Amino acid sequence: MVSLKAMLRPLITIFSAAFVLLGNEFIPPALRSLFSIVVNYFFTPQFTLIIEENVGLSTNQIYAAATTYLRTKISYSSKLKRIKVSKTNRQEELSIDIVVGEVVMDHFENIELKWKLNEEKEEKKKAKVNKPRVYFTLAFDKRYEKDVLETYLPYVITRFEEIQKEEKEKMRTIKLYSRDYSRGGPGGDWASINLEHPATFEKLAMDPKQKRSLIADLDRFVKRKELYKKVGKVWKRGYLLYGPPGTGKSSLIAAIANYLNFNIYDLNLSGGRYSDADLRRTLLSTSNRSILVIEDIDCGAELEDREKNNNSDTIKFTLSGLLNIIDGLWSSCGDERIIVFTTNHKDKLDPALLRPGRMDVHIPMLYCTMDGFKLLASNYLNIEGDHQLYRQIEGLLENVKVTPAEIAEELLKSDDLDDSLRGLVVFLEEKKKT
Ligand SMILES: Nc1ncnc2c1ncn2[C@@H]1O[C@H](COP(=O)(O)OP(=O)(O)OP(=O)(O)O)[C@@H](O)[C@H]1O
Repeated sequence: MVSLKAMLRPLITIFSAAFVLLGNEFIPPALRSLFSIVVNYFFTPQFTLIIEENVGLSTNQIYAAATTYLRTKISYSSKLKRIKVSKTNRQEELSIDIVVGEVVMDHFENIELKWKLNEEKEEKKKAKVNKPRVYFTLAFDKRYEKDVLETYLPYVITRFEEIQKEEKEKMRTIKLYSRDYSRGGPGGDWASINLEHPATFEKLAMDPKQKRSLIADLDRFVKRKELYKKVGKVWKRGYLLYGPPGTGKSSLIAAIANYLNFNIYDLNLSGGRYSDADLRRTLLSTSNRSILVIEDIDCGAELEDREKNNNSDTIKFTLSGLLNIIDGLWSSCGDERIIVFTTNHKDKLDPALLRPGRMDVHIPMLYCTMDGFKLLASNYLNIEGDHQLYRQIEGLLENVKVTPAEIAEELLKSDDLDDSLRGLVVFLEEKKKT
């Protein structure tokens, strides 16, 4: 919508030209001063903010917010000559975006704001990827400078957060990111796929008390933005999952991601092709509302050994060094972050990792109990209540260390419920002998 002020501007320009032509001596002083007030009102100097895409290595939050916010300002009736349009097979609606060179007008209270996306092709001699610099300009009357900085931009960021939440709710697509070594060297960016893991807390066989307490802990964590801010703590939470292979550590991470609708960043340290600087860059490019997973950290000892090996110029950190990097980065730019470590051998861990405040919650993932088995039987065989073989299975589970993964495997071996359970009994009896 064009404001009254914008409509009257050409008229004032014509009057100004007429005044200049007539000369000051023909115009009464009172009319002159009235006219100068009017001119000032209509032609206050414009002020322009430059909003770059990145701040050093980090993404500029205002830029990201503007990109999303302006989508809501592009209406089909606007005067834009070009817009970007896209749709993935998971989206129900088209998504539209502003393109370089186009101007989007916005109105906030009585301020008229002019957004423009600009591109500056810059020779980046050192960089491997020659990506043009892209930035927004935001122009408005100079006298609104304070309002724009203190009220309008925070409003754009708040709207951005709301829109992001709404969009995530709509799409419910959770991404699983792994580091992509093919892009930009070993510290490279993340490559993602959609996480289609069906794990949920309901389907997970684990100690019911532990499960309830974890869910309550997650609920508390996501609600506590203000509290973390008030006490001056970084809004992050660390979980250590430990237990033998096949007890559901990966499934639990997927269940947490599905429950919170957080993306997962899987940082595989065992590849070992990164330096301190690479890691910093990689970690900086993870987003808020995400889970950083570092699996099998008992290989930390190996990392420490490699640190001592001066022949290697790529490995320059220890696990506790890595945690310091994470703490440092997240304290400056991270919000609503979860970090999950998994290990098969808690006893082998560097004590620095276990000290209070580092991993907030330690979660044991244990061999299968009768309760866990009943849940698996209900998931896999739809058995609700009791079965004649349950007493025998219970007796065996008390004496045999078997993982939920092994039980799940047995339960899948036949379509017939009784056959499956009989097969499981044989399997447990065999295991008991060994
Ligand atoms: N506690 C559990 N509840 C339900 N299913 C489970 C559980 N543990 C394992 N499973 C089943 O076994 C499969 C393998 O488990 P998962 O990969 O989560 O174990 P893990 O502890 O992460 O193993 P690893 O340490 O080898 O990575 C899962 O896909 C799931 O089908």
